[in-house]
Amino acid sequence: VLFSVPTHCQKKNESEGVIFLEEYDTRAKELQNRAVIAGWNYQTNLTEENAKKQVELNLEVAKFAKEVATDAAEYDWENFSNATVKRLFGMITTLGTAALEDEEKLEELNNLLSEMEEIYSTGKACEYDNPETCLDLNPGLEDCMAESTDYDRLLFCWEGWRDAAGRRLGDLYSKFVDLSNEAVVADGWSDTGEYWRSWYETADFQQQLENIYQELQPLYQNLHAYVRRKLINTYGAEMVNAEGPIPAHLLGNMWAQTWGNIYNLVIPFPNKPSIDVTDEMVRQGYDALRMFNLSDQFFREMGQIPMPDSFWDRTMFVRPDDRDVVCHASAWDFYLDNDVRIKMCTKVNQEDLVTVHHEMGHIEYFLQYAHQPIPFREGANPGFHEAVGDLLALSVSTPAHLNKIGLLPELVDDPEVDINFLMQMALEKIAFLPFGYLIDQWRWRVFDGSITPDKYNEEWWKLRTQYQGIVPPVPRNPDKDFDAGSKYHVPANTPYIRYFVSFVIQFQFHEAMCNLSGFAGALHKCDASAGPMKETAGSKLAEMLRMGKSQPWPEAFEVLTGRRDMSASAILQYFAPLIDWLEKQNENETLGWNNGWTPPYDCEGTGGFMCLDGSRCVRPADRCDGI
Ligand SMILES: CC(=O)N[C@@H](CC(=O)O)C(=O)NC[C@H](CC1(C(=O)N[C@@H](Cc2ccc(O)cc2)C(=O)O)CCCC1)C(=O)O
Ligand SMILES: [Zn+2]
Repeated sequence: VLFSVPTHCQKKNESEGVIFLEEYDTRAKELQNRAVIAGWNYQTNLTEENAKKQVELNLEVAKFAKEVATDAAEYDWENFSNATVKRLFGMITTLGTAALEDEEKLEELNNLLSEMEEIYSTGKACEYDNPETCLDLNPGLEDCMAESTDYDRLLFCWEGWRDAAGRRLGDLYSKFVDLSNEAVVADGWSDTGEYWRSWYETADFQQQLENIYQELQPLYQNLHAYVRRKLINTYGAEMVNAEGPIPAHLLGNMWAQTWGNIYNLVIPFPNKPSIDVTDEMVRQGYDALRMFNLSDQFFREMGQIPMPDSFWDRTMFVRPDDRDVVCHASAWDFYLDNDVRIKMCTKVNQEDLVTVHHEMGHIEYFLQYAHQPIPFREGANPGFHEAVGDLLALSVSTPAHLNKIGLLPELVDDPEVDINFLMQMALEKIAFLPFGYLIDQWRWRVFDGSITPDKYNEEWWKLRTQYQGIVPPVPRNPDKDFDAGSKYHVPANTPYIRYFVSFVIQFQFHEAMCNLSGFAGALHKCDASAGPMKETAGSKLAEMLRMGKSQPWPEAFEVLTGRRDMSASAILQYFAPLIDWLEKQNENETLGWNNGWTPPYDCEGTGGFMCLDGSRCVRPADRCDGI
């Protein structure tokens, strides 16, 4: 029998490749649409049935991705001449976690994700003296952290949430880590963290981040020292140490990630007219819809695309009272028919007004790049996607703009009001920087194996103290506590460094928009919509957003800013007046927190009880194991 000489597998050529991509795009759009619908249905109605359907669709997407990657390998795409066609082939042959061959393991991976999402979204903390009365994270526990100034009440909410969510997620999370790593290794990555960092297409990405963080650290230390002094005035010197880390539950937020809610405790010039608009919003009878309309109005004014009619019909504006939902705000791209939606349990306050702009920023990006092929319908890098809404909110948040839209009755041009305003902005933007930086420092090391499950919590708190200068108000139980799991993005597996990148580049975008709009004045006073050439600024922004991920992010960055690199210069310029003021305020303060101080701790006072051998205070939820 003659040998059947294998026909030399002639790789397919570029013009065939273009046809392949067109067919891919049509199929991918339709499948993505069905998968996003399943995700939306689950998150807006957390039932077992919807969880199953979402997992099914995710598996179908992974299967399709594998098929496409196999077919794409028949094309000689690395040698194609057209850069866009090559870029598209490179993207569709990158599988990430979809590379996991074993169907059962891929199903387990997806089941773990929906189970962690459900545990996080339904966690409750119940009163020590009345276990029937329980608080959800949103609104109950978040409001507690935002409004209470009672040390022990804050401690109940802080620890209750970690008992309810974090503690129940530790084992699931470590299983998830192993499966996620096994999957991406099949795609040629060393671990999940390396795959996530590849989206930035920046060789020295981690070094660039560290350099920027070092530039910003002095400003954070000054803010920390100033706030610590004010918290000593509120809680006393034995509860807050003048040279130590701050107890983590006193910063007005469940994760101490932004400190805007303690503005009233730290306000530099209390006798000046208020710049906080929450009361005025409530007084004027604002509701969620009006907040969304305000944001849509501003995007139009800045020359962006109005929200489509379907957005108003399909968005979830407030928490429904008849079913369990994921309250954590999010923006959704359905990839077909301009179907874009926000899901948010909106509260009427200034913080949520900023969040509405943040979410609508995602929607704008979805709309601007909707004409791109599917793989390009992403942010130029994930930080861009997070920056769009915050960028416009920087203009909206100025006292001048809030006055213009009737939310700030009194507008005075007074350097002390300026400092009050910059303090309010620093409590959001500067306080956030170490938090935004540390989450994925921890997670990248969990993924690369240098933090093992038995060290999850110990390493978490080492980073929280090292970067944020905070310390847990009660001793952590190394075997049971998993405090990283109490932060949405960890069980939801949403990468986080994108927010640190966003908080840096949004100020570079703001500086560019202000210059392009012809606004004359200091950066922190700039409302780009007040600039005589606001259309120029708006169209440059739109031009950048329309590019999506069609080119490496420096190309898009350059369109708006004229630069090709991230830089702390803009955020430092924005806060310059506050930096000088803080340095004067802190003349007699110790900057930093490395004296090893830990908060005193009255076990019984916090509803716990000591074990018989006096070993440690335990919650009613725990038992004195075997003692
Ligand atoms: C389908 C889907 O998931 N879509 C993605 C978007 C996409 O990928 O297309 C999405 O909507 N993700 C949700 C997430 C929600 C928020 C968040 O989690 N913020 C961070 C960090 C932060 C903190 C302060 C701040 O001012 C800005 C950001 C936190 O709160 O820790 C909640 C409040 C604001 C944004 C988001 O919008 O980024
Ligand atoms: Zn976002």
